[in-house]
Amino acid sequence: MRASMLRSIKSLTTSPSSHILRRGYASEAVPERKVTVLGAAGGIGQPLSLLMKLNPLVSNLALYDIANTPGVAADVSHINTRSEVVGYASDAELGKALEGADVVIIPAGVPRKPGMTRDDLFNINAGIVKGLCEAIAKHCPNALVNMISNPVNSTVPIAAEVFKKAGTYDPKRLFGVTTLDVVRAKTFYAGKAMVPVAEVNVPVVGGHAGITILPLFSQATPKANLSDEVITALTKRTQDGGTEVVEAKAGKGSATLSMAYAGAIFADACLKGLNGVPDVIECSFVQSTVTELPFFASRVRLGKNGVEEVLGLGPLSDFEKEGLEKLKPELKSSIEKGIKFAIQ
Ligand SMILES: NC(=O)C1=CN([C@@H]2O[C@H](COP(=O)(O)OP(=O)(O)OC[C@H]3O[C@@H](n4cnc5c(N)ncnc54)[C@H](O)[C@@H]3O)[C@@H](O)[C@H]2O)C=CC1
Ligand SMILES: O=C([O-])CC(=O)C(=O)O
Repeated sequence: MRASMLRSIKSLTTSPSSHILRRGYASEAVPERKVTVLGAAGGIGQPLSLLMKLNPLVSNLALYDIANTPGVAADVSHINTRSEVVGYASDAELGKALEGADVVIIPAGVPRKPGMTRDDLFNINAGIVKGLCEAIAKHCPNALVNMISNPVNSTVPIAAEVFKKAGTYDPKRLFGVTTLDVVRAKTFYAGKAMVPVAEVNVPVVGGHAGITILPLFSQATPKANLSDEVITALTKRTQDGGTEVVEAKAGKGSATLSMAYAGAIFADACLKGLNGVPDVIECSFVQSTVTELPFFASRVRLGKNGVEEVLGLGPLSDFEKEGLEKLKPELKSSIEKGIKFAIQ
């Protein structure tokens, strides 16, 4: 969580007059914002719900899952921060969970086990995401949708097709969450460049699976003089970051805690954009004309309507240019697979 967010949280929760601050904060400075988490009782959903409960920009937090929601909602609801928490536990309650949502975060679906690719999750997760997006189109068609469920390279195109079919598609409001790739690239770069990690910025473009994840270390700041070998190794580690965690968890799932952190950063950026904070920029997998592919992750400026501007790639090194051409066939086929599934 960023320092400013932590400072706000600290002032809300530890000041002796925190109730006064909270009232003033809610009514004067910050608009009401409802955030809904779909899959809230899962490995990502639980810590993500916690982090959203700590976010002072949230006034209503709706936690939906098909299993174990009441316990998670009761637990999170006792935290003395601004938002009201309500849990929704069954299909019949999904509409209420979504009604009035400004941001919907979707970490619903199965995670990988060792030996699987993200695409191996398609058969189960495509159907889950389709159903949830149909409900979003019906109950909160204007919400910003943060898609975490894998394979993101296909689930985002699925969501787009579902929204098109319902007549609610607005490309400015649909985001594949690739923030974890950026979080990893920053961490790994800081370790090699020997610079303070909090100061590091690295754009990560392309998609969210294997070689489709393309960190642009040539644009990393603070600048460092890293050898080609180190850049190659950093790129590979970023691309394989998810697999590194899947293998370490040895059958007990994939990244949950670092993903919850990344999801909270991205949702916070969406809320800031909605609230009119200027110059909010994050990488995300969105509808795009940056390349010939219909969806592509790059830096995106967030605003009151979601995507305000999809930023270009900037100057690439020869290594990155090569990586960009290599990733296109795989990313294209994952996008097409999603579209085909949704329109059948
Ligand atoms: N975009 C990214 O960078 C990342 C994406 N992921 C993906 O996030 C997804 C979730 O991962 P975990 O939380 O570890 O899995 P998990 O299995 O721990 O939790 C998933 C939750 O979704 C719920 N769920 C299933 N069907 C549902 C439905 N129709 N409606 C509402 N909830 C439903 C389950 O009950 C469960 O609580 C996976 O697809 C995983 O691959 C994971 C890490 C990073
Ligand atoms: O690797 C996985 O299956 C989960 C994921 O997307 C990540 O950790 O980046």
